[in-house]
Amino acid sequence: MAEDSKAIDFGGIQVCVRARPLNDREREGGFRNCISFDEATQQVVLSAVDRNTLLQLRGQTAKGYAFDRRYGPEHTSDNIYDDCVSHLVDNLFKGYNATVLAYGQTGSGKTLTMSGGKGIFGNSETGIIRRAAQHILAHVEAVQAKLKPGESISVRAYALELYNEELHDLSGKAQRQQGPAAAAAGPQDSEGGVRIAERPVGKDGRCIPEVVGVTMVEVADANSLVNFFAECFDNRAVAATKMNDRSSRSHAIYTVLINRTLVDVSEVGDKVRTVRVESRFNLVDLAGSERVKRSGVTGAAFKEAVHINGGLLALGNVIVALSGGHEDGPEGPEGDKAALLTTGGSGARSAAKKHIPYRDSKLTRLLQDSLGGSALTVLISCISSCEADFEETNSTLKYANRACRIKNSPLANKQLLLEEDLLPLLPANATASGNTMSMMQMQMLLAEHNKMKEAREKREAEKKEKEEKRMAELRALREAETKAPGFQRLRMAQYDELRKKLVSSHGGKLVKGEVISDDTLAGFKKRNPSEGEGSLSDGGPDGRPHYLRPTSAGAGRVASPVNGRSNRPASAARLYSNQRVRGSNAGSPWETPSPSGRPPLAPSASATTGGYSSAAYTVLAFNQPEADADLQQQQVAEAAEEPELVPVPPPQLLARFRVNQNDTLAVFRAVSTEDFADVASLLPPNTALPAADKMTYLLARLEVQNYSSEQLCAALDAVASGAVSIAAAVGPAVGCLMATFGTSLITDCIFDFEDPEQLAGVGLQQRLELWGLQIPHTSIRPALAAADRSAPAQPARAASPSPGEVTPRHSSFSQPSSSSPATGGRRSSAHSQLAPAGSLLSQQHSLPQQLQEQPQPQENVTCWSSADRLNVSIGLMYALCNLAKELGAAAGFCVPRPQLLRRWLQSGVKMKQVSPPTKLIYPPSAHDYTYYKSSTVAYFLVDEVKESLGKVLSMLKQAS
Ligand SMILES: Nc1ncnc2c1ncn2[C@@H]1O[C@H](COP(=O)(O)OP(=O)(O)OP(=O)(O)O)[C@@H](O)[C@H]1O
Repeated sequence: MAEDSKAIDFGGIQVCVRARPLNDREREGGFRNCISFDEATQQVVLSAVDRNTLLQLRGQTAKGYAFDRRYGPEHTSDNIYDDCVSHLVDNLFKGYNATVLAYGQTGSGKTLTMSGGKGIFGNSETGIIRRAAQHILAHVEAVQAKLKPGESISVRAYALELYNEELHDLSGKAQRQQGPAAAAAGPQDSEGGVRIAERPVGKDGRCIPEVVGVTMVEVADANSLVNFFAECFDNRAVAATKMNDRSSRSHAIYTVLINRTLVDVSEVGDKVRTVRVESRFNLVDLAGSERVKRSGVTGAAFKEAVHINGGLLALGNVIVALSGGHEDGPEGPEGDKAALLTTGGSGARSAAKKHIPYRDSKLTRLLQDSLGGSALTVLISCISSCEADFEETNSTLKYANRACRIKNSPLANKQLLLEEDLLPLLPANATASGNTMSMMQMQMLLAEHNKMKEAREKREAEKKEKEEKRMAELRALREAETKAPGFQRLRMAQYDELRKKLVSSHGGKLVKGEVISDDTLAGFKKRNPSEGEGSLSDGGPDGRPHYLRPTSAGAGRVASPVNGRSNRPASAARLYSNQRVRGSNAGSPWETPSPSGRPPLAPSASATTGGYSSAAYTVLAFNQPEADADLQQQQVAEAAEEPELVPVPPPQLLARFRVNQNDTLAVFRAVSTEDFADVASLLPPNTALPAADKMTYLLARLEVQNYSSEQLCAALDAVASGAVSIAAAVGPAVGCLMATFGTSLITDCIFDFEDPEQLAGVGLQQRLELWGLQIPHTSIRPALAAADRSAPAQPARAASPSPGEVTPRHSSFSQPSSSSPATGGRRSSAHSQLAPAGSLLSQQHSLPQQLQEQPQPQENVTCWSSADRLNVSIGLMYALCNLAKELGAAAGFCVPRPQLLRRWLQSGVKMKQVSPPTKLIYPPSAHDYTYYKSSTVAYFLVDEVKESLGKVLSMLKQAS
């Protein structure tokens, strides 16, 4: 009981239970105790003592509710303060808002706990409010003793009550004029100017309800604060009822406001910062719920009870809504869910799913920031141990239990007031006498600054060293691969010649799936001994023959090998693609790409080549229909001695998955800031855009048309030339993910939030942002009966086209538009340059016949199962994390659809929510604005996600 070993979870509301002993009246009435604590399970146990209570527990003899902290008759408010409240005071001074909320049925001990007094056994207790006031002021004194020039701290307080759904100032002066008596006299006198207003907080203008028109007093010491609250306490509406001789008839809120100005030397940039830190501490003593039959109230007191119960009912509904009760309903039957915090039993309404009904009462509006908001909240649930209160106690425990599941997102209220350069400030201020800093103080600042600077420089040097080491390893790996047997370098001319020969040896066309014999390749090698360094017959690193096709063109423009036109700026997004041919694989749905480990990092555009000046794309196709053939990483060599060959990054196979027999994962990279043009249009002017080569699209395509390599090359030529979309060229995709690496967009543009603690030390360059992840509900099933007939039986959802047949080209991905779900509405520049597929296809004379076909009507639209969609999303995430790792990203952010986030979490993917408020800089006219505006921003550590996804994937593998 009252153990203190448990770490405080700042994310969740902390709930403790305090059980009061039986009072004299109850003991004399022969009532029994129905509450006990089970230390082993940390439960508060409610035991049935007779038939009636047995019925209330639906036949169970006892029911346990687990709580971190439980307090019995032997404990006092001091214990609760030390265990649960004192840490809140410490955090107030860091800018966090905090709330202590006591609730429970009438006569259960809320007022004793909060305000102190004499307990049933005659012992006096100091209430939490007095302890908090003393603690806060002691802290203030300590701060005052260390104030630097320019710093200040002030404490103000007010108290109010919510009586009959009207707000009243509890301070002496106001109360004399506006007390409950005045309120009872009629609505025209009510409230006395005290009302709730919305106050914008944080940088994003988020509003929280706040009380205005209340008398605030400035307090200088603990005594004046304690006295002020004591006076307010006396002004509170109380009355004797059958349940409590001094029953509070209103909800009371005692508030302390702390306002601090801090001068600090910032770690980065030789700056002196002046910061305002504000916090609010609410100490709430609610009126108790009561059954009017038992409390025996009539007249005005009856009206009070109705209002008290009404407010508590609204509070109960907020707790249920926040704790997700309507979705998973762990509390059993609906009747249980509707059990009231109030005990009237007349049906707590179900709150609508995503809607939190804060506005249903003034009480819930006042507590909005404390329940599901940004405050640190402690809920003290007061219960009676008496069997006569069994039903109320059960109800209170149920709600307390639910409240444990409420997650707040504590956020410090800090505002930068001034930022000055430290160094110019020093000499100027040093010479000036008077109000400015003393020489000694400035030296202290400077020393502090230098210390932090040193630490920063050390960190940066370590990071640099690590990065250099990593790059050296990658270079070595790359070199080793270049020297490996089978590595080939082909000039464009060589490639064309090889292709011609291969085609002619196959009667004019390459037959899909046909193995090109080693002899053919060897023959070519023999006739062209000077061509290439490696032996063509050696095959690739996988030991199999393969095509390797670097394309080249003049610097600055990319020529289409199909039509020779230079019709796309070199800066446009490049395409790398891996395709796996039909008839392969029996592996898991998702696999890591290469048995030899991760592929080497593609050379950075700027670091290695100064830009991919002429390489439009690389197509790598394995022309061997071998079962379970692993798709291999292929490296295109950088041929220094062959100037016309421009090195291209290797196509990166990021992950492999299988729903039907074909699979492909294509990766696009944007390579210059130009590629962010349409993203830039969404951002405020002068926003710094991410460095080149940082934006990546991953497209999962599960129904790639079964082209021959030649056809695929031609198709991708068409894509590179801007004639058709990738989807039109290679078939409908079923998944798409867009990510930006090492981006400043995360903090500067898209979201704005306090960095979560877990990300301390993860710099912007190590972050990735997941912009859009989309797995559509439906997929286009090839409308080819013949294919279905000839193909082996496939799951209905994933039939694949047969050779030479046409796959319909309309899909959610095949017609890129500003509302493309694939990119969350932000089109890539590659896409934005694409003309509608149908209109341009006919102009591509050299396109394979398949691409020249008119799109087929969407006859067979197949729904993906949600399990498939989840698998694809998990696979894409896994692929992304592999790539992210290669690019040095350590953490990522995303705005996943809530359902998807939930399912990821259920799958064991470790993601956390970013503390609100998040500011989304995204114009209201933009696609899905409302969705993004109200969405959860999640963050994750790449390693963690990789690890957890790895486990999920291996489970999928086993399952398959
Ligand atoms: N833990 C406890 N130990 C001893 N006495 C207690 C305890 N809790 C409450 N009491 C006594 O029970 C009585 C009712 O307590 P209190 O007024 O604090 O209840 P309450 O929940 O605030 O009721 P209401 O909602 O009606 O205002 C008081 O006489 C109080 O001293």
